[in-house]
Amino acid sequence: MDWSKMTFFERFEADILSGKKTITIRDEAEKGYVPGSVVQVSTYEDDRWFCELKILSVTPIKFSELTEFHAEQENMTLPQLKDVIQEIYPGIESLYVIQYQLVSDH
Ligand SMILES: CC(=O)Nc1ccn([C@@H]2O[C@H](CO)[C@@H](O)[C@H]2O)c(=O)n1
Repeated sequence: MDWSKMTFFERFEADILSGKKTITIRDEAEKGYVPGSVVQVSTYEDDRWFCELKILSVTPIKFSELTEFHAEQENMTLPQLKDVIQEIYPGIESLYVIQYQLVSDH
């Protein structure tokens, strides 16, 4: 795993660049991002670079503990966020909230 790179589904690019989406929620496989480090961000679909993000924190969270506050930071409602996560990580209870800040974009 290259911890200086992160991918997002293309449909979230605009929300990340506008600062409306300030966290991502990932599974065990992505818990190794280092707070304080800067990662190169590209689209999952075609590996197109679109910005740099500074990792602020990586915090364990159970799927069942997700709240409106997490949803707000994803620019979604809580039911929408739960649907998205169930789609990407079906049946996974142990997740990680990765908080980030936009450093630079194109
Ligand atoms: C492409 C890839 O490798 N994996 C993921 C995994 C998650 N996410 C987004 O994080 C939030 C909560 O999971 C939601 O906004 C998700 O859509 C993403 O964009 N890409």
